[in-house]
Amino acid sequence: MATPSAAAPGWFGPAAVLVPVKAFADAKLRLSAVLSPGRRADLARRMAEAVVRSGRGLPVAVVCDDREVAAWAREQGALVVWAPGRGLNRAVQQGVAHLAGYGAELVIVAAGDLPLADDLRWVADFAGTTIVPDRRRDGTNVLAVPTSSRFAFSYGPGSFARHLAEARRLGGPVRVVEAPTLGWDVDVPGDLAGVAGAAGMLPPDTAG
Ligand SMILES: Nc1nc2c(ncn2[C@@H]2O[C@H](COP(=O)(O)OP(=O)(O)OP(=O)(O)O)[C@@H](O)[C@H]2O)c(=O)[nH]1
Ligand SMILES: C[C@H](OP(=O)(O)O)C(=O)O
Repeated sequence: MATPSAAAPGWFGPAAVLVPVKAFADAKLRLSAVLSPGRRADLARRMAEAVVRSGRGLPVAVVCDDREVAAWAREQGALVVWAPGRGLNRAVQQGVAHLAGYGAELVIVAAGDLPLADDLRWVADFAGTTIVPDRRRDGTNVLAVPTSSRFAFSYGPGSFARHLAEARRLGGPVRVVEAPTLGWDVDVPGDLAGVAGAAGMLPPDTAG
């Protein structure tokens, strides 16, 4: 078990959720053709709220490099890990190290763009690596890693295959779980169909 290197909040436990969230105004640029900047930022924030909510019952941290996101995360009751200008992989690596310092033995990394995200607690019931790929089995929507494993994150197109290979290389139990809810991320306009199933996620007059 990791030795806490900083004062952990009293409610901290052996498993924690980490949600990487970039500045809302810079998020989901691939939706720019169908959403105005304001609506795109609003959608990014609402999806991230759904993901933070899905972690309830576990400690939840948001790793970010934007003051607005940090303030929003605190409002949601999440811890903030500040990882300035480092890109997604290094931000996640830093977030996991930070939570390990608090004593977390398992960190559940959940992307912030999962509008249908539901209860994540089941992920913590497995002492090994859990991967929930996106529904195309291309990207990685949820990735739970034991903090002792020093997992090398490799987000980006095709990350599911790389993360599975990394988990196998490190050894230990590995499971891949395909979940219709957690498997639905929103990257391109066609993915907005999944948002329709999430109440209040987009205003009714929004194109797409
Ligand atoms: N902290 C942090 N989070 C990031 C960074 N890049 C992406 N994220 C978050 O990681 C999750 C998955 O990111 P993507 O699916 O690539 O989403 P995106 O970058 O908003 O999408 P595009 O702008 O369309 O490329 C989302 O919750 C993002 O907010 C980063 O550099 N730092
Ligand atoms: C970050 C990336 O997300 P995508 O943009 O492929 O959904 C991934 O899942 O590795």
